Amino acid sequence: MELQKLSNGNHHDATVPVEGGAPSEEEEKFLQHKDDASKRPQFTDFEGKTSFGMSVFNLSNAIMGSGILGLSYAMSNTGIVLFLILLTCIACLSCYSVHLLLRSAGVVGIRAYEQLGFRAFGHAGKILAAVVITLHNIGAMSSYLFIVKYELPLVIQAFLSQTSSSEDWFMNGNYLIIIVTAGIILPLAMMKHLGYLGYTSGFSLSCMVFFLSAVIYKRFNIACPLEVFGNFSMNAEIPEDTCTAKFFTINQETAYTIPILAFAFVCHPEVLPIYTELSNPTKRRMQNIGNVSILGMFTMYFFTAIFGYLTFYENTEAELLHTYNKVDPLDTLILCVRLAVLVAVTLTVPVVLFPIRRALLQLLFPGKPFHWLRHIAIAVCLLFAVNLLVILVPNIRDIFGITGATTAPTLIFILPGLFYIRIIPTNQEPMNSRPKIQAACFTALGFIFMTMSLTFIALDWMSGEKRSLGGH
Ligand SMILES: NC(=O)C[C@H](N)C(=O)O
Repeated sequence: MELQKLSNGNHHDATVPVEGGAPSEEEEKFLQHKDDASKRPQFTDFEGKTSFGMSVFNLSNAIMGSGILGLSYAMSNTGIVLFLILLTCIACLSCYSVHLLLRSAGVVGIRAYEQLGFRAFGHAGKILAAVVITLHNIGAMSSYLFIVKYELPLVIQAFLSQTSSSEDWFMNGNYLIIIVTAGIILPLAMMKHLGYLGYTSGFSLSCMVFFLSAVIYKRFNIACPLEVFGNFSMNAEIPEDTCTAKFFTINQETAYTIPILAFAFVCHPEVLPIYTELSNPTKRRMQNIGNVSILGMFTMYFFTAIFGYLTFYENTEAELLHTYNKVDPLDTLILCVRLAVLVAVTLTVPVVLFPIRRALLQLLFPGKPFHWLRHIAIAVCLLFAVNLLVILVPNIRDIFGITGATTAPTLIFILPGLFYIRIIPTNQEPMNSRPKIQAACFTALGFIFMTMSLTFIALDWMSGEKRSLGGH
């Protein structure tokens, strides 16, 4: 009944049902402004002050994460042209998905992924959205802390000019992630608004630009075939095409390309929180923020992938940093690059934490006003749980493989498409209208990607060759 009214109702209708019966304060304010809303979508759920530029930094930082490290590997399994086609497709689909979310949020009047879930499918929809966001973002946060756990001791070791690890506490990844969490991540996660993280996001992005510059520089500096550091080097039986770039190739690992790319472009849980804090918020402005960020990251992803691939060709590993490590673990530039990547992913953790906290607040304390204790306690619990996960589970990468193959397509394709179909009133856009049919195809594409990825992972596992999913 409630859903019926929602999907058929007009969004200017003051009887639009709200969660829990009575309208919450923020929804009441929105309804009072329904006359303005007839002119253009007007949000009063929160009055944001974050500028366009800061929002671009935050969204770009949310997009850019460990996913970037798996792209050269993806390119080595598809060839340059197929990779570029797939990268372009996923980037465009990602922009379209942002459009679907923004349109739906404009109708609902509250810029929260979970609220869209509620409007579309009632409580089940809200819980589904919150659970998927929580699982995905915990996966992303863990993958970032995994990088810290395994890379930071190696960086410290190299700065101390040691070639083997020692028993010292500062070489122990577990202690190091606790220190980094308590000293850097937690204070940032305690910020009241995501907008305040714009500066650290800008810094994180500049670290990634440095990473890209080094990848480009190294392309002209490392000879192929690789002179592997340490006890053995490539012998004379190097296959002829080891150092030739492929434009188009398909092999068993090509199947991992879509999950790797989909994961690399996920930023959708962060889109609505960033929209909420945007000053002068209009759909167009926020869509532009999405487009600029996705285009910027598309460019960075492409250049990182191609220069990484053109350095190592067939030898590119699932994690680009490891491949550099094989050449010369003590190279100062590569050391600085690894440090820069560490800083970048560390500064991304708080940005990715915000949507989980929002999802949990919506689930556990709906309609409650902001409270510092809740705000901080949730951040502490989340970081504690993620630290525990990263410390206790030795091989978490396969778990990420599954979550990456399921939650990433769900967040980008399936949920935005379904929400759009259910939320946009049928008297504005009938079910057989072009936008709704497009949204339905988009959802179907998400299911196809998910099934494909899971099938290939299952086949891979059954054949006994466990492989990790690139950036996860
Ligand atoms: N924000 C995320 O969920 C993942 C991010 N796109 C990454 O590449 O790491």
